[in-house]
Amino acid sequence: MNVVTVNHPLVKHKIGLMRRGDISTKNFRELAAEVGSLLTYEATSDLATETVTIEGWNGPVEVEQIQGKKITVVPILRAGLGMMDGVLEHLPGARISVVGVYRDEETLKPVHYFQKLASDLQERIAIVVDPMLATGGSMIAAIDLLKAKGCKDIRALVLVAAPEGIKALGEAYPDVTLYTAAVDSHLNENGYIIPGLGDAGDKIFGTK
Ligand SMILES: O=P(O)(O)OC[C@H]1O[C@H](OP(=O)(O)OP(=O)(O)O)[C@H](O)[C@@H]1O
Ligand SMILES: O=c1cc[nH]c(=O)[nH]1
Ligand SMILES: [Mg+2]
Repeated sequence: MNVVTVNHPLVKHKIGLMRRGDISTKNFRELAAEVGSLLTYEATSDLATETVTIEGWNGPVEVEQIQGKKITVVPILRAGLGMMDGVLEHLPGARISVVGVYRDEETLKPVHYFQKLASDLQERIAIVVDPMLATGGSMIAAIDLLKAKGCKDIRALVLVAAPEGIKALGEAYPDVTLYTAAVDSHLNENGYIIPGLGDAGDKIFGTK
């Protein structure tokens, strides 16, 4: 699997801010969207463009536009919603495919509870967003659904990835590209990423 760690100074700085133990809900939420925006910039850097002629201020002019534009953004509920505003800044017309998956606290296995997917997934690029790739189970469960609908170009965007999750996702779906702001050390005995961000869903939604 292709793993792109986005090492831009803005990304590193913002992830550093997110690691503060005393961060407020407001700041965590804002930063999740901002890093989501920066990851999207990177994850769309290979989109094909085509040259078209438009009517400019001084007559016809050749400009480039993105070819096709068939994209679906796939937030994994809940925490993936926290990155959505940033992702949609760059892809305002993208279709949204919502997938609900939570991780069982005891078994750490993903539990799928909701899906509402865009049409024509076999023709769309899917950008799956979730702040945390821990064991990888939730991301794999979401991609299982997209693959079952024939989706061929899948990009996963996460804020923090654990080596364990990268390995699992790469074994399940070697053709997926993972964009992450950080690759952390390991998972603890409760399946939390160390040093990580803590429980991203709770921090974004202000729950505990
Ligand atoms: O890689 P995994 O081991 O599957 O863990 C990562 C998942 O855990 C978190 O969701 P959580 O289950 O806390 O649900 P929430 O977003 O509703 O809080 C996170 O947002 C990922 O979806
Ligand atoms: O570290 C982790 C692991 C799973 N889910 C989270 O929100 N954080
Ligand atoms: Mg959570």
